Amino acid sequence: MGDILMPTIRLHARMNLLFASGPAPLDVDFTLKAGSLTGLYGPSGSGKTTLLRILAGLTGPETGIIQVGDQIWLDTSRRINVPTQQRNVGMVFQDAALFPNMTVRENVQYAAENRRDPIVDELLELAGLMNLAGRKPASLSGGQRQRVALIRALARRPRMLLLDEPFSALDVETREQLLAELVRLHQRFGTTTVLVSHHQEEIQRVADQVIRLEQGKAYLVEPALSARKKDPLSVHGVITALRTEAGLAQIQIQVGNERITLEVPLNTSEWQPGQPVMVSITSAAQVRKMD
Ligand SMILES: Nc1ncnc2c1ncn2[C@@H]1O[C@H](COP(=O)(O)OP(=O)(O)OP(=O)(O)O)[C@@H](O)[C@H]1O
Repeated sequence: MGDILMPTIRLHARMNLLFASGPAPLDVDFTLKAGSLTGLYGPSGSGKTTLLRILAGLTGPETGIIQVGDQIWLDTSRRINVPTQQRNVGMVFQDAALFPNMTVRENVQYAAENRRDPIVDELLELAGLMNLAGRKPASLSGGQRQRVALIRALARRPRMLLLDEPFSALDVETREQLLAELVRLHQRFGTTTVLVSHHQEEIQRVADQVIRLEQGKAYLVEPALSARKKDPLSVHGVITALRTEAGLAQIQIQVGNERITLEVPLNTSEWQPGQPVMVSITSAAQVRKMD
């Protein structure tokens, strides 16, 4: 498929909101790097959904600028407000909202620019949905429905992908699988993505950039990946699998959006999957990337 060059997105917005504690402005100013995955977390009612709605053009702030590459989507001082349909933004919410009368394939085709676009097959394949392509949404599990929603959002090759707690209604295991799939899809298409989640740890693991929103104010948080940038020999990670082979423990860890297997002399009984770790890579460790 033809890849499109992702633009850097700059957002500055100010909007008066009625928070649980009273009126206060949502006041944010940040940049989404081209092709990055930005994680957004914060307490309930801190303005996360409102922020996504502003980016999508579904809510208009009192003042603001949204610049996407060389396009201006919003500039309140010049009365520019590009409508949602023309922004080409992919969105996924907690509830997949698929077309119930269409099959999985038809749902994805409907979103693509044309039915025969090869991206449809590629996405169905990548998300492991080829064998469910002829099924209707009602016969799918919650996780499968969210997978369809995710690839449907990508089928139009959006300039930006906005994910509002897309996996929060799923059980932990399914959520982990879908997060890994999201990372894979993000690596394949490089769509500039914002992922909202209540799970800070999840966000830290997969995002290139992390923003914490509190009562309408955005704070840039050091993502796990930045540890690697500062010191290439030490990385934060989370153990995702453990096994012992030929006297060496194999630890699979998730670092940023990469899964890495380390072979280290280690007593595996002291460690558990899900455990956050700091790994210092010395000459004794072999490191290889997983597919
Ligand atoms: N158009 C609006 N005008 C005034 N206040 C609003 C408007 N839209 C939302 N709010 C208020 O702004 C606050 C933030 O809402 P928002 O839905 O963005 O939070 P959130 O962080 O996504 O919450 P949650 O995690 O519970 O989904 C809430 O108190 C909400 O009532």
